[in-house]
Amino acid sequence: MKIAPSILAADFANFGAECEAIEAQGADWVHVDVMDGHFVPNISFGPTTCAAIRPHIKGVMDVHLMIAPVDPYIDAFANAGADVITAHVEAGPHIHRTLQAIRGAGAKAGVALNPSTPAEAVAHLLDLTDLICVMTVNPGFGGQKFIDMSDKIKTLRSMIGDRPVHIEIDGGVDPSTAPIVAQAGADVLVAGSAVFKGGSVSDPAPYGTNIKAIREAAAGVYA
Ligand SMILES: O=C(CO)[C@@H](O)[C@H](O)COP(=O)(O)O
Ligand SMILES: [Fe+2]
Repeated sequence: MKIAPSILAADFANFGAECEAIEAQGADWVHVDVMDGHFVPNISFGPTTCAAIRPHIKGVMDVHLMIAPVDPYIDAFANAGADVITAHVEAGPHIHRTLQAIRGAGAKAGVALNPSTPAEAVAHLLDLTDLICVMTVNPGFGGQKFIDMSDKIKTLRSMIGDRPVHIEIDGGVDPSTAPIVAQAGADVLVAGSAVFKGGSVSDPAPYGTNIKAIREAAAGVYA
């Protein structure tokens, strides 16, 4: 199970140090939420910020684009060093083209599904995608309540078959919800508030404790 802390819950004045701290505390990937105030009702940051934090991330930079349109910005995020670029299926009429363009730019291609979007929306995209992000909140904000998407996750896992496609869960993941999505077939867990709570750059140990708690809960180990 990969744990991908979302820096939306980090100290925005200290992104570089926050990325280094979560990796040192056991994060597998760093999840970067890009919001445009149009596709979602919130604005976070863009490719310039991604490029600035890239040297502070040793592992995978997982960029979740909550923007519309997506296509004009793919090269900018790839050039900023994104390893995974995820676009929402709801963000435009040509997600097939978008996924081709992401791979064409040299990144892994992810496709995200809002809670109201059925698994079948990606049925014709399975060979074009490296990751399916199942939103367990309506995108736009951290710290929201988990919406159970277990049936969708199970359907996707069966649709994927033996293809090398990750199922990532995003929104409201904590030690109480991680077992639900792990059981259903997820293999990447994004967590913002549940990772960053109680810690800081000057006191990063709680990040490690929080990551471990999510990982152990997902593995069915209850302390
Ligand atoms: O993409 C999003 C929200 O739109 C997420 O990545 C959140 O940032 C996760 O935050 P928590 O729900 O874990 O606090
Ligand atoms: Fe996200």
